[in-house]
Amino acid sequence: MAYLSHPLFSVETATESSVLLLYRNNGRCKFSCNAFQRRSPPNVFKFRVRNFAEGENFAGFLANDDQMLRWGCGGKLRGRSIRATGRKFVEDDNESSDDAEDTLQATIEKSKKVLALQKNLLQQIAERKKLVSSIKDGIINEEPAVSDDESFPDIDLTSGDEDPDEAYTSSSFPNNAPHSPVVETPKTPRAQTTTSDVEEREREYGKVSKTERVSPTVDSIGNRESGKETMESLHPLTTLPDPSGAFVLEKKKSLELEEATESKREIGPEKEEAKPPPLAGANVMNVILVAFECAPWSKTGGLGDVAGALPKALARRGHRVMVVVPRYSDYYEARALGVCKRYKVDGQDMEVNYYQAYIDGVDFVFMDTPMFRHRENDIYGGNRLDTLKRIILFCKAAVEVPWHVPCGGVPYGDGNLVFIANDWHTALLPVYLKAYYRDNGLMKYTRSVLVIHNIAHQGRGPVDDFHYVDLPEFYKDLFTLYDPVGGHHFNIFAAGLKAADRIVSVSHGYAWEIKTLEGGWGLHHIINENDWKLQGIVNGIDAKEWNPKYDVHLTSDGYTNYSLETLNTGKPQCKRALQKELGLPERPDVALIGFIGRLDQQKGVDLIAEAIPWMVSQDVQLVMLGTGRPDLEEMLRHFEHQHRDKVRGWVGFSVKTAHRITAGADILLMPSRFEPCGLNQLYAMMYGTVPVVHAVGGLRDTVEPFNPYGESGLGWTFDRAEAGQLIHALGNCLYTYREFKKSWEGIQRRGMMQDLSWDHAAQQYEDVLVAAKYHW
Ligand SMILES: Nc1ncnc2c1ncn2[C@@H]1O[C@H](COP(=O)(O)OP(=O)(O)O[C@H]2O[C@H](CO)[C@@H](O)[C@H](O)[C@H]2O)[C@@H](O)[C@H]1O
Repeated sequence: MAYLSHPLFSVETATESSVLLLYRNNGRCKFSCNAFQRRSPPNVFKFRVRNFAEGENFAGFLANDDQMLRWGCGGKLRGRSIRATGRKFVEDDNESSDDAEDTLQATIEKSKKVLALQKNLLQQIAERKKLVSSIKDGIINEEPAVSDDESFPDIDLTSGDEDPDEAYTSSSFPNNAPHSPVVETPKTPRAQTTTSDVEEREREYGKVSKTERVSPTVDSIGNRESGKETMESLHPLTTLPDPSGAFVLEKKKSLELEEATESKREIGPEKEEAKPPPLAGANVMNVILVAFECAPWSKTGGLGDVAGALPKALARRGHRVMVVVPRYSDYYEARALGVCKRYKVDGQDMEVNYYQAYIDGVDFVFMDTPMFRHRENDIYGGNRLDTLKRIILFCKAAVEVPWHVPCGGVPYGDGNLVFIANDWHTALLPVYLKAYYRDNGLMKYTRSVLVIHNIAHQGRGPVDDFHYVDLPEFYKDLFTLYDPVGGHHFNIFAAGLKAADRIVSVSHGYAWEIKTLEGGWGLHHIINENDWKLQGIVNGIDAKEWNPKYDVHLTSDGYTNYSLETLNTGKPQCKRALQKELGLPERPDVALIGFIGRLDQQKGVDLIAEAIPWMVSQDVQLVMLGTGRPDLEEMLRHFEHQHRDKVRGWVGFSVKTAHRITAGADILLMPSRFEPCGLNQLYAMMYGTVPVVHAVGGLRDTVEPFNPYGESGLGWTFDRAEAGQLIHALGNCLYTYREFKKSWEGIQRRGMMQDLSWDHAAQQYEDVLVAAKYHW
C-alpha cells in the first residue's frame, strides 16, 4: 500500500490551538495533528497528517483544544487532496515537510498559551453569568414573569393516540392482555443526585434549612426521637421495611450534606467554578434526530417533548445536531431554505421543501409537503395507507437531508453521522439507510439508532403493504412477522429494529419488559435476538420548560412561580388559583389530586374510574386532563357531572392546563398499565407534586417509594394494575398528606432537588452513538 508522505490540509476555521483528529477506515486507527500556520492567507492553518494511504477513507473532526470541538468532517483521501464534507475545508497540495517541524513546535508552545488564556476567559464568563443570574434572581423576585437568562446568552466557545392502522396494531392483541408484568429485574435507578448536585440545586433554589433536610423524626445528632415509633404506628397501611439500615444510611447522608454545605459556605460562592456540561471530546459527531412530532411546534405526547429537548442537550455536549420533523403548519421561527426535492411514493412524485430554525444550538429542519399540511391536530390520523405513505415519504427524504439541506450554509454530510429515529413512524429510516445506501457502498460511515418510546404501536398491515415501501424483494423477510394474534403480517417496527445499528428504550425497566411476552407486544423475539444492541436510558426533562421557577404558565390568573425556597407559599397559591380556575371550593387543606394523559388503556384511566366511588368518599378534589378514546372522554364528563363539588374532567389537549395542574395539585396519579418512561411523574416531582404510580417501566425506575422509617423516597407505588392496589397506595399517601406534614414536605423537597435534566441522559445517548459509530 502506498502511503502519502505527510499530506497537508488547510482549514480556514482553525486556530493555532486546533487539533485535527482523523480516524482511518474502520475508526480504529486515530491520527491527531496540531495546526500550524505557514503562509498567507493568515487565517488558514495547516495540518500535517502522516501515513494515510492513497484513496483511504477517514472520518474526523477539528478541535480547538482537547475539549472544545468546532466541527466534524468526513471524506476520502484522494491523492494529495481531500474531499471534505465539513465546513470550509480547503483542498491543498502536498508540500515539502522540511521547515514544518520547527513551526509545529512553536505552534504547540503557542497553543498552550492560548489554552491558558481560554481557561481564564471561561472563568471570567462563569463569574459574569453568576453575577447576572443573581441580579436576575432579584428581578424575578419582584417580577415573577421574567423568564430564563436569555438576555445573557451562553457564549459558545465551541463554535398516539390510537394507532392509525388500528386493525393491525394494538387492537390485534386482546385489550385485556396483562401488559403490566411485575418487574423483578434489579432496579437500576437514574443517576443519584450527589451531594454537590444537591448543593448546586440549593444554590439554584435557595438554601434548605437543617430542619427541612433532616428527617423530622431524627434529631440533629442522630438520635431517633419518639416520633419514629409514632410514625410506625400511625402508618398502618404502609408496608414498612427493616428500619435500621435505612435510617442509619439516611442520617449519614444528612450529615454529609450538612458538612458539605458548611464547607461550601466557608469557601464562599465566589470561588466556585461554574460547571458547563462536559463536552463530547473526541466523540463529537453529527447527529440527526428524526421524529413525527417535536415540541413546541407539534406534540401529542411524550415523544414531542423528547424530540424538543434531547437534541439541545446533545448540542450542549458539542455535537452538531439537527432535528428533522414534518411541517404541519406555518412556524414563524422557521425560514424557507429554497431546497426542493422529489421522491416517489406509490409511483407518484412528491415534492418536498425545507424550512429551518436554529435554536439553542440545534438546527430544526421542517419538511414541508402537501401530505403533512394542516395535520397538526391529527398527526397520526387518516386511514392506514395514507399514514403509511406519509411515513415512507418522510423517511425517504429524511435520510438524504444531510446531503441536501444546508444548515448555516453547510450540509451535515454523511461522514461521522448518526441518525436517531423514534418509534415506528421513523423505523423505515434505518432500513432505507441500509437498503438504498450502505448496501451500495454509500453512506458507509453513517449509523442509525432506533429509540423505542412505545412498542405497542408498530405499523402493522397486510403482507402486501411491502410493495409500497419500494425495497428489493429480499428485504421482505425483514418486515414479515408471524404471531398467534396477527398471523403473518407486515411490521415496520420489526424491520427497523433489525436494521438499526443500536436500539434504545426509554427506561431500564422497559428495556427488560419488552423482552417479555407480555411487554413485547409480539416483538419480544426480535428484541431478545437484538439484545446485544439494546440499552435503556431514562428520559430527562426540559429543565427550562418544566421548572416552577420560570414556568411561563404560572405568571397570570393568580398563579405564581415558585422554587424550593418559596415552596410553602408559592405552591399553595398555585393550588388556590387552580381551584379557582376549575370552579372547585378554594380550600388549602383538601388534597388536590391530578391526572394528565392520553385517555386509553395504557394510562390506566379505567382503574381511576373504578376507584372513583372510594375517592369521592374521601375529602379530596380530583382533576383529570386528557383526550383519547371517546368512551373515556365521556366518562370524564360523566364524573364531573356526578360530583361537581369534587371532580373536574377536562377533555382536551392544553399544555397550559397541564403545567397548571402539575403546579397546583398535591398528588399526581399515574396508574399506567405499562409506561415506557413517563414524563408527567418527573414533571410532578420538579413541582413538589407527589406521584402515586403503578410500579412499571420507567415509573418504577424513577419513583422510589416513600419509606417513613428513613424519611426517604419520592412517592407511592403499587405493584399490580388493580383498583384495590391504587386505593391502598393512595390511601397511604393521603394519610401522610394529612397527618405528617413534615414527612410530606420532605417528599416534596427531595423530588424537587433531583437532577432530572437531560444532561445525564444525553451523556448516555452519546455512548450509544459512539458504539454505533464504531460498529462494523
Ligand atoms: N391532554 C393533554 N393536554 C396537555 N398535555 C398533555 C395531555 N396529555 C398528555 N400531555 C402531555 O404529553 C406528555 C405525555 O408524556 P408521557 O411520557 O406520559 O407520554 P406518552 O405516553 O405520550 O409517551 C411515550 O413516550 C414518552 C417519551 O419517551 C414516554 O415517557 C412514555 O412512557 C411513552 O408512553 C406530557 O408532556 C404531558 O404533559
